[in-house]
Amino acid sequence: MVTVIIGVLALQGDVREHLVALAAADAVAREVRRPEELAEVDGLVIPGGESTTISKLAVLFGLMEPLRARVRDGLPVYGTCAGMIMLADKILDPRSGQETVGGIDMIVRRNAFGRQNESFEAAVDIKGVTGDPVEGVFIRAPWVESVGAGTEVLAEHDGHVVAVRQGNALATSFHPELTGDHRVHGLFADMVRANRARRSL
Ligand SMILES: NC(=O)CC[C@H](N)C(=O)O
Repeated sequence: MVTVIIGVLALQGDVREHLVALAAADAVAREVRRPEELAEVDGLVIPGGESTTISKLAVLFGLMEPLRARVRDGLPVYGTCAGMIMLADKILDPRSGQETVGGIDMIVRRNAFGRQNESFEAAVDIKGVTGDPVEGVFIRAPWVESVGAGTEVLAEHDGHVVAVRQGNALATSFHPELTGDHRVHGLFADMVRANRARRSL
């Protein structure tokens, strides 16, 4: 198997849980806080946490533009919850000063499930993940309000889109890193490995 380095954007949020899940998916996992560290990874996870804080810290650390450039250039990325919000081309209700990296043609509504139910778990069937449904942990989770033509819907919960993929960018409203089931991280690590293999042809 090709060895790939997958970074976790380590500004705020559940970084450690993603590092563990990525290692379980046979990737070399590293924290990313600086542009030089971003330059070295084959893929990147943007964790769950608080998207406004992650956005502001990314600007402060000089990472926002390098992140946009690498994602535009096809870097495989996976965002969970706040990370999904960071990957949205558009947020329905941004806080002031909240920017996104973008990369997925979708409109995301922040805290969408939160108003109904702060936090819950539900079984989610994800396209591309074989076997039993994944245990979806939703914590003040966003949902995807609408997607563009190039964005594939991978999962829905309660009639709302909760997992999507566009090219090398993957996003889920929920947190597979909190469950001990590493299949979604496995799917992402496979995307990173496939991209590496393509690039070295
Ligand atoms: N668990 C999460 O990542 C919550 C996301 C948070 N509600 C936000 O808007 O950023």
